[in-house]
Amino acid sequence: MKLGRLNHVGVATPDVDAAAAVYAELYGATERTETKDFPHLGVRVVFVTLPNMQIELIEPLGEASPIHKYLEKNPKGGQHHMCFEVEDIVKARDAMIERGATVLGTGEPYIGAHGVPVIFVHPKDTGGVLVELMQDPALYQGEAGQ
Ligand SMILES: CC[C@H](C(=O)O)C(=O)SCCNC(=O)CCNC(=O)[C@H](O)C(C)(C)COP(=O)(O)OP(=O)(O)OC[C@H]1O[C@@H](n2cnc3c(N)ncnc32)[C@H](O)[C@@H]1OP(=O)(O)O
Ligand SMILES: [Co+2]
Repeated sequence: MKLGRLNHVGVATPDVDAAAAVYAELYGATERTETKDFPHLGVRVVFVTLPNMQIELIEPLGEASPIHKYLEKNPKGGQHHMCFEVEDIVKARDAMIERGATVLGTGEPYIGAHGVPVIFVHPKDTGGVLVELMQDPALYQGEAGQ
């Protein structure tokens, strides 16, 4: 398993629409998605689309959200994770475990905001960076994950 394309950088924020306005007004990054809630993941998301990747702005939905805990420590928000595409998410998960990394949650890939399966690798394994691995959408057959 090796990393593919950088898909997005996750940025935690208390308000996704206010954060999207900053990227538009300060940096001219005006192309964005509608605000969308993912209650089962505990997040509200806006994607700001750039030529080579996206910025995933993430706001907590509820106190059980991983973003809620992050904002308790970093109230103004901050860079939260990097997400890389992989050719096969199940093989990538197995490789992470084989290589001694901690795959978060149940370890089973689940459907993320792009409609393809994802896993997360604990930040302690990557020098303090939370890493999301995402099934390459172009190669997704629809049978992995939940
Ligand atoms: C809509 C889905 C979307 C997508 O792209 O499809 C998303 O990306 S949603 C993103 C939100 N979801 C997740 O983050 C899921 C995975 N995250 C987790 O399981 C937890 O947040 C976890 C395990 C990273 C942290 O949870 P924990 O309860 O252990 O929190 P602590 O505050 O106790 O942290 C322990 C330890 O880790 C450091 N930490 C926490 N978050 C991060 C981070 N984002 N980046 C780097 N480091 C992080 C924290 O500072 C603690 O360090 P320590 O040295 O032990 O004090
Ligand atoms: Co993400």
